[in-house]
Amino acid sequence: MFEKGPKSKFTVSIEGNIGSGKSTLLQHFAKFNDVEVLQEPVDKWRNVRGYNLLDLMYKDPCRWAHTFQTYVQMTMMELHLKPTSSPVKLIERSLFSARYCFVENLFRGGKMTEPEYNVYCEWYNMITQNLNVDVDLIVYLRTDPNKVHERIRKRARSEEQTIPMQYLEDLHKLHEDWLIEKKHPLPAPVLILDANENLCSMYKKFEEHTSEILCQKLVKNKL
Ligand SMILES: Cc1cc2cn([C@H]3C[C@H](O)[C@@H](CO)O3)c(=O)nc2[nH]1
Repeated sequence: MFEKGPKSKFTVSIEGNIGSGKSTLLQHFAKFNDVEVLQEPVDKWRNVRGYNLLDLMYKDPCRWAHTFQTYVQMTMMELHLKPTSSPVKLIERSLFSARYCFVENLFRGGKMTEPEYNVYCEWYNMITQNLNVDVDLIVYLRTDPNKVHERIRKRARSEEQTIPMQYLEDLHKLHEDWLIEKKHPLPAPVLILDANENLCSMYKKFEEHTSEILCQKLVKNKL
């Protein structure tokens, strides 16, 4: 159907539960000049021609989850496909965590009907089979649900204040099923970081792993 475009640059997706420290990790990498950092387009999700889809989804998930996730899928596709002059591209989450963590959670939780889930999955299959949305490394910020619950309180993003603990536990389990148990297709090798620690010790860990993450690029380019 489509010609898959040229091979993408070394692409890393940062995965983890809500409040797992992804934005902190991405800010750390933003200071390197040969890395392009693409954060989750949350501001787009909060204003789609005047509608805050994120808020609608949390307020009435049965009515809005499919609408929201369909738009998320389009905006994540844009991140994957965005050309870059940098040798390394870091994206916050991915089409893959959208499908195997968030949408799976909403469907299993009865917030998305089966026809909605099927239509979403048809789109997902068409996009991933026909377009060059590959990633080369997944960095999993592994956290304990209690820890992220506490951070979400502190961060105080308005739409998230009503997220129940059960939702975070379910999302955690789906990240573990995908990235640790490998129950769903894994598009790349996974680097697991324990992200329960406080920020300054996490920075040190990021420093250690930065060379590992960036030198993966060399490995890939040599191949
Ligand atoms: C790919 C993807 C990201 C993503 C984020 N979210 C929510 C979780 C957070 O409250 C907020 C920002 O990550 O959006 C979601 O419901 N579905 C998603 N799918």
